[in-house]
Amino acid sequence: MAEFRSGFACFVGRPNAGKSTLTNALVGTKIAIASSKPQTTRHVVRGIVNREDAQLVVIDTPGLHKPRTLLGERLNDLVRDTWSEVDVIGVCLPADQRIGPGDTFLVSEIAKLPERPRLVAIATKSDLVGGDRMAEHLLRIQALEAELGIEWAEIVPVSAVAGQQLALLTDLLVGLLPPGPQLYPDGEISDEPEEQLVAELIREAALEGVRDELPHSIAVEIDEMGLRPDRPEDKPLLDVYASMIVERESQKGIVIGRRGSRLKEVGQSARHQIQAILGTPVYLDLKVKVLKDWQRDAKHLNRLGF
Ligand SMILES: Nc1nc2c(ncn2[C@@H]2O[C@H](COP(=O)(O)OP(=O)(O)OP(=O)(O)O)[C@@H](O)[C@H]2O)c(=O)[nH]1
Repeated sequence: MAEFRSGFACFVGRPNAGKSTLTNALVGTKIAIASSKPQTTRHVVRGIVNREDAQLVVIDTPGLHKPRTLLGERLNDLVRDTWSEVDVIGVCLPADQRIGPGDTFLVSEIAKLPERPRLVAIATKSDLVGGDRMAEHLLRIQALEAELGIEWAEIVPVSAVAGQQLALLTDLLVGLLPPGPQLYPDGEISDEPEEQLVAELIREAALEGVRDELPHSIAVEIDEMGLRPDRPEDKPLLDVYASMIVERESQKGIVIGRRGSRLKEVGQSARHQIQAILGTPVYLDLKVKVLKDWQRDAKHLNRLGF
């Protein structure tokens, strides 16, 4: 029998490259969230592929941005730390788009890591293009090796939407993991949601539509979260009390909107996202707080977990 393998992977790529859809297709949408984390990582687990011969843990990374504040710098450091800790990085390069500066920037940043994980180039959205275009795309991907001084362990076209080559991709990723035991024993995986993930989903919803006005100025803090006691087992309800934190009074108005209209929209959208990912109905209580210039203040950043 083949040796059991285990390890971490993350998917990177420009916005809209298909990372989330691919992750969901590989691990399923209802994610198993580990109640205890292995020592090896302090990052957010997005999902786990459990097989007889392997356990592949997919983790989340935020995108890399041009840093304008201390927060921006810390986020980028966090991304690089995450990249260095995983065994495999799947670089998503959508087949319906030309490889552009955004893609080469990302790959060249990965190339700079002192301890580089194995790299897999994933030509996503293969269902959107014909054979000729795909061939051209794959050649272009291969040319990045010489251009950027990297080596692809594999180059593979997939479609998460049409379900093409997903099993192959999982096999290839598993093949690049080191031999090792299950990182998350079955019994230790619970449905107890992680505050960090929920906070991130609320932040995403809050930024929807106001990215230009408040690019990085919103943080989210979970004040309290837990399954409501005394609910029947088949009707769980997750209570989430959260605060959105902005830097200035003037931003508070933007986030709350006319007569609270925006706050309501954000709450609804976040609630749907959390429900979709955790598979549990959610009661969400959202407040807005001003924490003056929090992005420039190390104490505030630490408190918010950056
Ligand atoms: N046709 C097709 N569309 C896809 C495929 N994968 C993703 N998409 C679509 O592409 C869009 C972006 O997909 P996401 O999975 O959200 O991309 P992402 O990389 O996570 O995007 P960000 O969160 O912005 O970084 C969505 O509209 C998806 O439905 C695919 O295999 N085929």
